[in-house]
Formats: sequence, C-alpha cells, structure tokens
Amino acid sequence: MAQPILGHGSLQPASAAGLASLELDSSLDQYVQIRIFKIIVIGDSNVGKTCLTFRFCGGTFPDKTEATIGVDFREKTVEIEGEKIKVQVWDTAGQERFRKSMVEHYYRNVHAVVFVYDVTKMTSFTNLKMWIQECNGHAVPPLVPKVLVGNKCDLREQIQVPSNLALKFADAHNMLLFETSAKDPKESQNVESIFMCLACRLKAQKSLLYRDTERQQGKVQKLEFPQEANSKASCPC
Ligand SMILES: Nc1nc2c(ncn2[C@@H]2O[C@H](COP(=O)(O)OP(=O)(O)OP(=O)(O)O)[C@@H](O)[C@H]2O)c(=O)[nH]1
Repeated sequence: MAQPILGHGSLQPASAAGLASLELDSSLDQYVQIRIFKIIVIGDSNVGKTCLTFRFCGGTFPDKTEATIGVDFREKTVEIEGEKIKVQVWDTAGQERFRKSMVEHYYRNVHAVVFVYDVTKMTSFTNLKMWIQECNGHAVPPLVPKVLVGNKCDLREQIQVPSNLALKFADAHNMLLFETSAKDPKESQNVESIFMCLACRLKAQKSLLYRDTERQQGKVQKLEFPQEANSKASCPC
C-alpha cells in the first residue's frame, strides 16, 4: 500500500481514519496520501542541530539540550503549491560513540542533507570535509540536494568562520549557504527557509522525473522543466 514515488518522497495514508473509510468505500477520493521527505541534519556535536530542528518543527528554542543519542525524529507538515508534504527531520548524533551504530540508517533513502557548523568554532567548519566524505561514502545519489548551515550567528563577537570562506566552500561543493541562529527569534524565518527550500527543490525534482518518465513512455514530446528546477522563483531562499 505505501509505495515510494520515483524515489522522491514516500507515500503514507493521511490518517487511520482515512484508511478506515477506504475499507468502507472504495472511492480513492477519500484516501488522501501525503508524501514524506526525509531530511537528515549532520555535523559536529554541539553545533546546534537539535536546536535548529526544534526551531523549524516546533517554533521554539529549547531551554536545555542533551547530546543526541542515535537519532531524534521531528516532523512538520508544510504546504507547497497546494500539496501537503510531511518534512521528516532526522536530528543525528554528532558524537561518534552515539552515532556509529546508526550511520547506515541515517543515509538510507535520504532525500536531502543539511550540513551544520558553528560559526564560532573553526574546527566544526574544517570537519565538514569529513562529514561530506561520510555522506559520499554512503552512495547518496548526486541528485539529493545538500545545503550548508552556519549556526549561532547571534554570537557576533565570537565569530571565527568568515562568511566569504564558508561561501567558497559551499560553492565548491555545489551547496547553498545559510548563516543563521536557532536561538535568535528574529532568525526563525531564515531557519524555516532552510527546510522549505529543500522541500521545494524535492517537489520540483519529483515533477521533473515524473515528466521524464512520461516522456519515455511517449506521453509528452518535450521535457519541460518546472520553474523551481531552474530558478528560485518559488523557493523561499
Ligand atoms: N548562542 C547560541 N547557542 C546555540 C544555538 N544553537 C544551539 N545553541 C547551543 O549550543 C548547544 C548545543 O546545541 P545542540 O542543538 O544540542 O547541539 P547538537 O549539534 O544537536 O549536538 P549533538 O546532539 O551532541 O550532536 C546548546 O547549549 C544550545 O543551547 C544558537 O543559534 N545560538
């Protein structure tokens, strides 16, 4: 029943009530399906992965956090161009001892990756190479979108990673760069943009692949790129 759609977002019934009504009434109109995009958040311990995912999914900054063990899941349902999509965020552990048994699960069927560093800690930036290597080592398809996030920008006096250095790195790895703060409420829109931008891209990619498949089947003559694939017109970033 729950089938993946072209590898870009899995489908799940909207609710148990929806399933019950399907059994009573075979009309498919009653069975609303929601796609799920799995987005993993990766980076050194203490860079603020938990806080960023809290800010996006719950709209708040947690008073207190503890080191993530294995993984914590958070999710938020968003609406893009009339389609409801569930963004499932995997808040992964930064500490090696808390992640080693889980790494395979992080990367399995992942739809997008968020690499996070702490702008006040240069080592968390230089370690990004290692995180990217780990990601590449798990055969994540090149189409999987990746973004770079410099967190803790509220600590202006302590910034160690200059924006131009981060931008150069992001460009070299074909990623967008977001500099933000999970803590500063004024930045909450920016945090939202990180995940919404990825969700928009995933939705656009899916449409693209869908049209490509149709073309192979002779249903459409010309491959038309949806706007999002070529421009950021409807992307919040
Ligand atoms: N000033 C400031 N502190 C932050 C921000 N984001 C997170 N922190 C603090 O940084 C510390 C670590 O945050 P976490 O979100 O737990 O870090 P993590 O990357 O999830 O760490 P692991 O679970 O060990 O991988 C906490 O004390 C947070 O309060 C931010 O934007 N600004």
